[in-house]
Amino acid sequence: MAQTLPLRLGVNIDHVATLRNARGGALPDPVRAALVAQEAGADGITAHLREDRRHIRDADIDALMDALSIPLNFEMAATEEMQAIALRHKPNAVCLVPEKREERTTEGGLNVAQDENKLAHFIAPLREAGSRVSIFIAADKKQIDSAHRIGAEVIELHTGAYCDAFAEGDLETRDRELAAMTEMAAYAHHLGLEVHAGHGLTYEDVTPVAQLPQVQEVNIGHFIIGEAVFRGLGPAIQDMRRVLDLARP
Ligand SMILES: CC(=O)[C@@H](O)[C@H](O)COP(=O)(O)O
Ligand SMILES: NCC(=O)COP(=O)(O)O
Repeated sequence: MAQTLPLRLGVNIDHVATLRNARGGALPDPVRAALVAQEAGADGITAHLREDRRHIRDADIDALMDALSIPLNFEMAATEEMQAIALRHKPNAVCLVPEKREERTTEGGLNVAQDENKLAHFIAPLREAGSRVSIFIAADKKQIDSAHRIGAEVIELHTGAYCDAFAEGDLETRDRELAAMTEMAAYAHHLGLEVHAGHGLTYEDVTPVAQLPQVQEVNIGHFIIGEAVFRGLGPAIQDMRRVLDLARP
């Protein structure tokens, strides 16, 4: 039986910034949200500086780096502009994410296989600067092999299709997506990659993902920020922690 590893909870605060930006001005402050998350027991904070700055902005990253005592997982596209920002800040982790300007949210995993050489050169300075490089990726063997070859240390499995199928009651797709993640989490771990998972996870659908023994971190944002509207951010995070602990005692 596979050894079960500890499971960290990373809280993504992007959508506090979405709310702020809907109105302009400074409120609600994503850095305050990150500090509440830290206080509530989050093991890390995730923030995605999109190229179009639709939620997190450059100044948020500056302030998060100053304010946090838990690690920052800096999600970004593989562009020169973002690389320069990451090299200036040297966050604990840099997670490379595909971006389409017109998409509503991150639609799929990064196509590492298509750009292996370019990405290998892209991540080398980030690793030299001390950031752990993670690739946001589909549960696909070809992509995982490429992530391994370019020298990434971590993969984050995109759970979005699984979560959508779960919400829609499409059991066939849900089970197929979960089976692919189960197999690919074991495969990536066997290659020596650390395995994370995230996108669209909720209290209802997180348990089977948290029970994958190789998954060491889940990153959850949109749902937690939505729950916080009703119950407060600290309690919403503490409840997610309880669900994870029940799934993975
Ligand atoms: C990479 C990922 O899944 C999330 O961080 C997501 O990018 C959150 O922001 P969006 O909702 O803008 O996609
Ligand atoms: N990388 C996934 C993430 O950070 C959180 O995604 P979501 O829970 O906001 O969909």
